[in-house]
Amino acid sequence: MFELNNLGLVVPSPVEDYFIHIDDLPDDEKCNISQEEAEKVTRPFLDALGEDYAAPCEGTAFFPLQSCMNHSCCPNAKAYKRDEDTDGNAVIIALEPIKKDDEITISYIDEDVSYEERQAELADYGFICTCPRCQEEKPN
Ligand SMILES: C[S@@+](CC[C@H](N)C(=O)[O-])C[C@H]1O[C@@H](n2cnc3c(N)ncnc32)[C@H](O)[C@@H]1O
Repeated sequence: MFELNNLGLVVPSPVEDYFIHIDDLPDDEKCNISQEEAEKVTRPFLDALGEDYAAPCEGTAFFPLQSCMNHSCCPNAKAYKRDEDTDGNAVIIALEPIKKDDEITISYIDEDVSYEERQAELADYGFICTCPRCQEEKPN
C-alpha cells in the first residue's frame, strides 16, 4: 500500500556522479590514477552515452520515519529534501521549538488554503482533520 504523503525525489544521475568524481581526482603523482588516465578510460563511455548520462533519477521514496507522522494543518515539523541530499536522504525539520512528549506533526498538503479545500484534499487520506486550526476554522 502506498501513502500519498511520501516525498518526491530527484537525485542526480549516478553516472553523472561518477564522472564528477573523476573530475575531482587530484592531478598529482601521489594518486594511483591520474585524472588524465581516468578520463582516457571513461571518455568513450561518456561519448557513447551522449547527453543521456546526465538524466536525473526521479521517483517517490518511502521514508519510514515520515510515514509514522500524523498530519496537522498547523504542523510543527516539515519533511524536507534538501538540495545537498543528493543520495535520496530526507530530513524532518522542526518549524518551532517542540517540547518533550509533544506529537511531531507534518502537513500532508498545501495548508495555505481554506478549511474546505484542506478537508477536501485530506479526504483522499481517509480522515477528517480535527487539528487545532481546523477546529478554529470549522464553520458552525
Ligand atoms: C502516514 S500515516 C500516519 C501514521 C499513522 N497514524 C500510523 O499510526 O501509522 C497516515 C494515516 O494516519 C492517519 N492520520 C494522519 N493524520 C491524521 C489526523 N490528523 N487525524 C486523523 N487521522 C490521521 C490517517 O489514517 C492517514 O491515512
